[in-house]
Amino acid sequence: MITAQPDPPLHDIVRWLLRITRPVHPLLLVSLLCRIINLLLDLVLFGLAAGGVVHMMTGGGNPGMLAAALVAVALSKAAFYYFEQFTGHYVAFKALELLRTFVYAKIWPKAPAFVTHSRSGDVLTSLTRDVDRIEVVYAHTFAPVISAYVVGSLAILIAGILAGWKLIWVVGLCLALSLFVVPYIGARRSFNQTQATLEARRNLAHHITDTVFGVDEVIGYGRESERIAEMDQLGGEVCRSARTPRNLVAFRRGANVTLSLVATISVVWIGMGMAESPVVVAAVAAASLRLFKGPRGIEDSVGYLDHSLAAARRLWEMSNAPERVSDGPDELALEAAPTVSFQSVHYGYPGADGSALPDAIIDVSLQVPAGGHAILVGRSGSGKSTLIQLLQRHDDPRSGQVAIDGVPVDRFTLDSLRRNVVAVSQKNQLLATTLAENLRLGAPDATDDELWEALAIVGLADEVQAMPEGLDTHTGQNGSALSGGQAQRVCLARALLMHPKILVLDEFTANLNIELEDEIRKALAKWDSELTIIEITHRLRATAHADVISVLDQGRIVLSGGPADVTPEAIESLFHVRQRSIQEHSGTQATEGRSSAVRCTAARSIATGTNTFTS
Ligand SMILES: Nc1ncnc2c1ncn2[C@@H]1O[C@H](COP(=O)(O)OP(=O)(O)OP(=O)(O)O)[C@@H](O)[C@H]1O
Repeated sequence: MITAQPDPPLHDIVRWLLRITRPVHPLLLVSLLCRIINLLLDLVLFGLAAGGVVHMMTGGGNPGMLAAALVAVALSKAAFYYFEQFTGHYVAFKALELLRTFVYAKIWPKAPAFVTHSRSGDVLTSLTRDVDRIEVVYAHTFAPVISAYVVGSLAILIAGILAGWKLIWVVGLCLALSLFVVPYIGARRSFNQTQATLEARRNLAHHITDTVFGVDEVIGYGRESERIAEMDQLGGEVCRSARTPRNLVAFRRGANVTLSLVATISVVWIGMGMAESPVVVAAVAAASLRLFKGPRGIEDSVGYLDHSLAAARRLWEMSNAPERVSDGPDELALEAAPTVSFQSVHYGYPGADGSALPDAIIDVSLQVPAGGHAILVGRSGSGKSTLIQLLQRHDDPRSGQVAIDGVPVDRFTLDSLRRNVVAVSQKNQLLATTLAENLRLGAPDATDDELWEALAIVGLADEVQAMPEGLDTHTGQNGSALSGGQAQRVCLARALLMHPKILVLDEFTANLNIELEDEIRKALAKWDSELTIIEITHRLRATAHADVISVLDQGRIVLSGGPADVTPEAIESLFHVRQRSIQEHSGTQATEGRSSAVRCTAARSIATGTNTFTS
């Protein structure tokens, strides 16, 4: 059984991040060095300006020399600032690329199961916002924090040596408090609250994503006010949980400003008491005011860091979520239509905590002959789509085997398997681009003639020809510029262009009228004899076209056979009997034997020797 790894401690997550972004570290150091020089020049500039002005006011100095010195320092500072910003942003964007590529690469093999079992808002948020938050560490945290400590220590050391420790001891003390105490006040509380804020934001993002995707339903069922009220409530939770970290940020900012003022005033006070030269006092006072820019950078970064570490943990969880399926050793290369078989398959979906839910597929055995057309029918929730997902290896069965030409599907690489087993369902998405580009999604090299051929098979060629822009017609957001039936047929044509050897049709006729459905079936039958088709349908008349029909109920195959035996009437009568038996069962325990006998009799009367019936 696949189990999730336990969450590692924070330092392991940081080490994991550093490994991913290692290529940008040398440039990050260059950026840091430029920032340190820039900040030191900043202190020199302010000290020089204040000292120089006081020097001139007291009758000394040369204004021209002072101006030249200030311009030289300012230009050097600007140059280092430019290099710091350039390298810093390059590092940040490169880190963004590395992180996104890494996380996508980790998630890719887990799709589509991972996306199906996650909330869409989660995946979107983690892939975009969480990665952005980590990028902020590279852009706005690392260099400001390190440089604040380095520049602060260097400045105090140099000022102590040059101006005397007596003059700057209070500055040193205030700076030490600013660097080593203030940023860490309430840090743990702030970190925990930030995690709660991110969780609340995640719920909000999930709610908004659901509302946007389900906007028709929300409006159709008149649920706008409820959805807005729920969104307000979730927004309120975000605000409430974000309050503590914000208050702490405000407190730290206030503490730093106070400390910087105390430090500056102390220089003037002590300097005057010591009868120190006004030039030195002015220079040191101005420089010490600027010195507190560093701690302010740390204070901002601590806020970012909370978000970044919480985001890093979520990305770690996403990247390290267990892979439900992995590549097999062989490429699936089919020359002709294959057989497809399910042998005693049992399957249960994973629950939210990783444990298996009750079985959705129970002891299913089914043989689809090479080039055959199998039809799966059954009530909603009976397990039809789940069987198809096992064939495409969204997940593996708990027991039993799914095989193509007798070879278990887990022997094949996922790419080759999914290239050969192509599904068309009601849920297929059209991209917001032209018809031609949508059609070429799986077959980028298909010629226009091939596109028209596929469109003809699905009965769409005439309609597209009548469109003013033909193949260049824009399909709109998720096919909104097409009718439901047209969109469905574009999806079918797109699948045909991939020349699959196994075609899965999941309710592909749901939006089509009966005449059109018949035409497409005929064209499809003529199109490629080297094709095995598995179709899910609720339209029982479709069974007339099939080689094998299997009826599913509550995860089991309850009836299977050819069209002569498994007729629409037989299926309806079977469901009628089963429905009655369920009602009888819930009415009295004593009738159970009789109802199951009735079910078996009814089923056997319509089943041939090859049929299976599991009660
Ligand atoms: N991602 C999932 N997680 C948990 N349970 C699921 C998931 N998808 C389907 N199920 C459950 O598995 C069972 C079979 O679902 P499945 O989608 O295969 O039915 P179906 O016959 O294809 O239904 P329909 O005709 O409505 O598409 C149902 O009980 C359903 O609730």
